[in-house]
Amino acid sequence: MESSSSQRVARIAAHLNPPNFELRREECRAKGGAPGFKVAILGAAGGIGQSLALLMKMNPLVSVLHLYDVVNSPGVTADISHMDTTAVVRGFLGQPQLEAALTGMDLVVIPAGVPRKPGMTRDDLFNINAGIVRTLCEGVAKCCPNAVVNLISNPVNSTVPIAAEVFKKAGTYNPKRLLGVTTLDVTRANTFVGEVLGLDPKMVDVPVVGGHAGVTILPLLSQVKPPCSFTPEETEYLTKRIQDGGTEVVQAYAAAKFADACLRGLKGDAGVVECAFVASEVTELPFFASKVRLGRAGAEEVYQLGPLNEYERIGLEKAKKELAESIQKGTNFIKK
Ligand SMILES: NC(=O)c1ccc[n+]([C@@H]2O[C@H](COP(=O)([O-])OP(=O)(O)OC[C@H]3O[C@@H](n4cnc5c(N)ncnc54)[C@H](O)[C@@H]3O)[C@@H](O)[C@H]2O)c1
Ligand SMILES: O=C(O)C[C@H](O)C(=O)O
Repeated sequence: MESSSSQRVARIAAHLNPPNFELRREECRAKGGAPGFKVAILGAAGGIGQSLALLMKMNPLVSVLHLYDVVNSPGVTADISHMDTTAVVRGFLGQPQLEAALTGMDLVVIPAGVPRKPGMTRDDLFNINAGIVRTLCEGVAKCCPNAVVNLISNPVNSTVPIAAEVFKKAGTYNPKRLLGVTTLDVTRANTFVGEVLGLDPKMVDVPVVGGHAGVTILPLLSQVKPPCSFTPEETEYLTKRIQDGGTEVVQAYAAAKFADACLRGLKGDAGVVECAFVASEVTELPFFASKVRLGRAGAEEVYQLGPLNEYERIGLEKAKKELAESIQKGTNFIKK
């Protein structure tokens, strides 16, 4: 029995006090309560970072969410932390707090860096974003070398090779745990193909292979599920629209979808398959986007492309030419 209303208020206040709340959560975890995964977002105060933080806070597989940025992360952290879902949110501001942000993380999602302005290609971002990705990946190598890394910062075709070289230098490189995020190409492809076919995009599965820029984005329309066929005009329209989708709109939903797939893989769920830009032997290039099976080790299996039609074979040659240069540019940035 409560002896007075003030005691009752004090008891409720103690429960709502954030440090106590966190303590109870840690105790719960120690007692074997649902542990979840620890996820860091680097660049969490940006356009992608903020929406991604919101979506990850809603993900029941996440128990701890670290939000790091060089600006504004305290405000974003306060905002996200008031959501009534279970993940504990902590904010980190600026380089001196990078190591604390990364220590103990299972998954590190990186949307840090500058975005395109109208008229720019993703490669135009290289000069600024290459250095940002290098610094952040040096932190990952030092503080959470076993984490799965989802690299979103553009140009993905070069930032993934940069990250690989940083990890090689540090002696921590595990190709299964470094994935460039190309999910947005797939969600766009499913949506646009769904429109043409008059189907719910959720029912549509379009493999998109190659890379994440212009002609390196290669939708395999001959392999769409459910099986269907397109006229040459439809093929041309859909391919171009999927390749140019980034000039129409940029969104975090796809990044959250991919991060969720990685967490389901880490948890041990079977049959988690997504397209991603990974170390690959599917072509002669060292990195290539194709369907991968995500598991406890990260990208556990990289699938072959399957049969391509003539249009796709020509597209593949164009994609490989540009991709080879972008990969080399990223590799040289660290090796030189
Ligand atoms: N792969 C994809 O599908 C995909 C999708 C969308 C955006 N992107 C890319 O993601 C990046 C971010 O896009 P945005 O629209 O969120 O840009 P934005 O400018 O809104 O946000 C970028 C954030 O990164 C932060 N940042 C800059 N330097 C940093 C550093 N050294 N450490 C940590 N944080 C740092 C900025 O402070 C900012 O908050 C761009 O490069 C963009 O091209 C990729
Ligand atoms: O296109 C961009 O610049 C951002 C992102 O890569 C996208 O595909 O939307």
